[in-house]
Order: sequence, then structure tokens, then C-alpha cells
Amino acid sequence: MTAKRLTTRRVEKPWGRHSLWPGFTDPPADGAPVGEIWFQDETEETPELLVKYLFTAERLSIQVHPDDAAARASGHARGKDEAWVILAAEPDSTIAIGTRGPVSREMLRAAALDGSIEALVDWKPVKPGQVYYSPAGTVHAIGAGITLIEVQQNVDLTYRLYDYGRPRELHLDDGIAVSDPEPFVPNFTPETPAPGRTILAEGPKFVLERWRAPRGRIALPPGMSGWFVPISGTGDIAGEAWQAGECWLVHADATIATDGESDVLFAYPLAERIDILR
Ligand SMILES: O=P(O)(O)OC[C@H]1O[C@](O)(CO)[C@@H](O)[C@@H]1O
Repeated sequence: MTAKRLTTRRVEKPWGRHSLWPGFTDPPADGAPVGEIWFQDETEETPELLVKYLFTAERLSIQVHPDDAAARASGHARGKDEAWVILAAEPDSTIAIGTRGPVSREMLRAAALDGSIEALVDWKPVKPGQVYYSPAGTVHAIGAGITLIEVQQNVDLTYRLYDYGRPRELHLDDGIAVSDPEPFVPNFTPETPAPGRTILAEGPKFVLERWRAPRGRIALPPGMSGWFVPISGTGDIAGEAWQAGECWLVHADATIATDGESDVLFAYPLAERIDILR
């Protein structure tokens, strides 16, 4: 029975914030803004998934990630599908996902160079509770004023197509080569197969579930890890206390209990759901 509380790594970003989220210490007012908190385990080999919080005050770059084949061809362990669970958003917050219509890669390149890519991508209003699964190849940009939890394949590989004139490196050739510049079509609609269990995303690279007040035993297939991410509430997992704002890596199995109400995410690297909480 094992569950391990992951340590946090704070990542400064030009689009980050000074006021983060309950449970996370704000950076000093004269310090660099923090955009991401990563949950990791220094003692393990890179596990398949990575969980992060993102805190945005400005738009992220308009970007794209390679799929497994393209990433491996350039020496990386895997490509990057990612999913976002929106925790909070300003009334006018948006996320760009896909393009407004199909465009050629040549047009995408020209638009990235002259900035018209901002109008080419599809900025959708977002509100708390929404979830997006963005497969590799999707041209996207998370907008301003958003707090979200991201679950992604574990690789730090972003090809920036456009950065609004910020002085950061772009990766136009690599990015255009792996982009699918077309309108985004969700591959799944969230389902609640049982009271308290909602499937937010179901493959192809991971399953993401949202549980209300979970109690029982998490049972994972041999050798597989799972990520337990409490959004609210308290309880214990494998005999240790958990609280909101943490992330636990579960191996094999672990008993979980909730004190009263709670809201948690659970992610595991399979293409389809399994009966994980018994
Ligand atoms: O290049 P930027 O704008 O800092 O964005 C990179 C970030 O965007 C994301 O891919 C989210 O879309 C994060 O996982 C990643 O760290």
C-alpha cells in the first residue's frame, strides 16, 4: 500500500501571478511572477504523467506540442497531450484551442510571423468546472485570469509559435511541422457513470476522473501509477493525512478516506477508464 506526497517546484513565468491560490505561498511583490507549480518526485524516474497548477495574469504563448512519434524522433521520451481543469476564471477569460477554420501550415507560419495568428486561433470563453483535453498537434494558448490544474504527459516540450512580442525564443519550424491547424473537436464529453464519479477525460494518453468525497480502496494494475489531486477537503490516503493543494503518487493500491465533503481529481495513464475505486 503506497502513496507518496509529491514535492512542489515553482516555475517563474512572464505571464504568471503574484497572487496564487489558497494553499500556495505568494511570491514577493518585487519578485518574478509564478506561473506554474509542478508536482514531482525527485527520487523516481520520470513517471508518465505530470500534474501542475497554472496561474495566469496574461496569455501564454500560442503554442503546440509534438505527439509521441515526433517527440521521440527528436530524442524525447514522449509527446505531450494535456488536459486542463478550470478552477477559477475572470468573467472575460478565454482559452484558444484550435483554429477558427482549417488553414494550411504555410498560412499558419505567415500568421505567426505577422501576429495575425492571434485572430486565427479560436478563443473560447471559459468558466470554472470546465475541462479541455488538448491532444498533441493542437494549436492552443491559455488566456489571462485563469487558475487551472493541468494533467499532461510528462515532458517539458513546448513549441512556441507566437509570444506577443515578449522576448522569449520561438520554435517556428518545429512547431509548424507538428501543428494540425484545424478547428478543435473534443474527443470526449464528461460522463458521470456513478454518483460522485465523473470521467472528465478518457484517453488517448490518460484518464482523468473527478470524485466527490471518495472512500474505499484505489486499486491500480500492477506497475501503474496514479495521481491523486485533492482540490478541496481533507482526509487520509494509505494512512497519511492529505489536504487540498497537494498531489499524491499512488502505486499498487491505497485506501482513501474523506472527512466530510471533498473534491478530488485522479489521473492514470490508460486510454480507457477502469474500475479504480472499490
Ligand atoms: O511557453 P509558455 O507560454 O511559457 O507556455 C508553456 C506552458 O504551456 C503549457 O503547455 C500549457 O498549455 C504548460 O504545460 C507549459 O509549461
